[in-house]
Amino acid sequence: KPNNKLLPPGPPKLPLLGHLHLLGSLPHRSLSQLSKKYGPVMLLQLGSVPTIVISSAAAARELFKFHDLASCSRPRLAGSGRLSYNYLDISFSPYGDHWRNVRKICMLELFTSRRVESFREIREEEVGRLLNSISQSSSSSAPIDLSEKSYSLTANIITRVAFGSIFSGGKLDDEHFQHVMHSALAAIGSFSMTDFIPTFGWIIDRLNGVHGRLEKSFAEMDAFFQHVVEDRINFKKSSKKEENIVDVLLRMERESSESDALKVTKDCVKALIMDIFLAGVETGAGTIVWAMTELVRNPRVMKKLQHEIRSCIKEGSVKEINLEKLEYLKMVVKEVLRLHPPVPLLLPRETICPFKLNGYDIDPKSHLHINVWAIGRDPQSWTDPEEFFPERFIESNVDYKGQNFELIPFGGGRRICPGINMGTLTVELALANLFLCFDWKLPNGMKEEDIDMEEEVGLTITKKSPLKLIPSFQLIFS
Ligand code: HEM
Repeated sequence: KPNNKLLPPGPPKLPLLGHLHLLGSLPHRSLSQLSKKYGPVMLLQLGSVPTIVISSAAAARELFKFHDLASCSRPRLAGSGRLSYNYLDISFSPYGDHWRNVRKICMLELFTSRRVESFREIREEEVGRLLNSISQSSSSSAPIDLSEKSYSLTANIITRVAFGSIFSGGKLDDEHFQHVMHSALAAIGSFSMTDFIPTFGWIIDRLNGVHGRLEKSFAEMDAFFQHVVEDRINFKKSSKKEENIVDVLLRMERESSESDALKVTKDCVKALIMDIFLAGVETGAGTIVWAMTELVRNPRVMKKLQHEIRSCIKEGSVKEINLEKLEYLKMVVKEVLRLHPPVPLLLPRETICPFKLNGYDIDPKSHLHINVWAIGRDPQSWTDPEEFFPERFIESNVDYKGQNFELIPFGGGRRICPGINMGTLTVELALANLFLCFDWKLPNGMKEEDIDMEEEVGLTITKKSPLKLIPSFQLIFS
């Protein structure tokens, strides 16, 4: 009986809006503040949608260990529906046969260690191109826009992995593509009114331009993906070359028949490409930028990291095979992902059936967010949580693979990010080389404490103002 239910606590709400007005422009921060008052399992009413917010490692642990299946669907939202060709992808597809099949096939075809290893050369070459472009500009001693450089790096890697080529000659140029993808992520990351106030929310979204921006981004990305898919179909593949992701997806399309559990269509292929771009580019680039930002703010850590890299690596550049040796680098990356998880609330989940969490009743059809940003800064889990201190991971087994619930920047359970290895290899390789080959300093007398740490939020949190640093050349590399 409803009366016997013990619902999670939450703040007082307004008619119609519920708690929507409390989200503010940086929801991970507002929700973290609210959880200090209302606890690690809160119930908010976002317009018409009951929304659970989890903000502690213990509650996340209970959810992933005991209620993963009951909470692993995704809500149907206007933005994610559009960008996923009506939920034909992995990320936004609700729990069910389609998601299970498409995820299973992609895990076998795209995310195995063999496949990730097969793209090693691409990652190494692209990091090499980044170093060359920095060394060319470093002679002028003008600051380098590392936000832009990191973005080009991850976009080029994902583009080559997916399509076998880089942007040049494509329909969208580099900068414009970045803009289109960023606005797509911003559109799906914002709490759009259409989803929460069914009666008139869509009018607000039309008036404030959310709807128009989403439609424009979708149309441009769709046209681009259509172009590359057609290109690949017409392309006579040389047998020696490793298949790229589009080849694999098109092979899946050719091999699947109507009777298969998963019928792969052209829209499904495009939805999966969209996923890989939206999931793989900004997350990696953002992590590199936050890492560089924290390192210039913490010269002690930067020096120690450089010392490790320069004493372990005797060649002109770091290769992936060398990364294993760089233990401090791995701690630095963990610390960056703790303080700056690129997807601060993970992707929204939707509950499938009722269950109890932390003693409270959770209803089916509730949206559920796990605030990994708050969990990463929770003093219950971390000593001096606001301090950037990679040494906290010495002699600790805590890792981000989804088993240590105080550090879950890639999520956990059935929906855990399948791109963990691809993402972390790119970040580690880029950082190792950036610090092997260059020393970095702030422009014209700027001090560490002057660095602007302001965040911009979409589906990912990125550094709002670009990070500009001056490199000085350390090593000659080929
Ligand atoms: C530093 C890099 C990355 C971070 C921090 C990251 C983080 C995440 C997070 C937090 C989720 C949601 C998990 C959840 O809801 O529980 C996710 C899902 C996903 N990620 Fe990543 N990701 C990264 C890189 C990548 C890359 C490189 C790819 C692909 C090439 C990728 C593909 C995906 C996909 C397909 C999903 C959806 C999984 C599902 O819903 O079943 N990610 N990622």
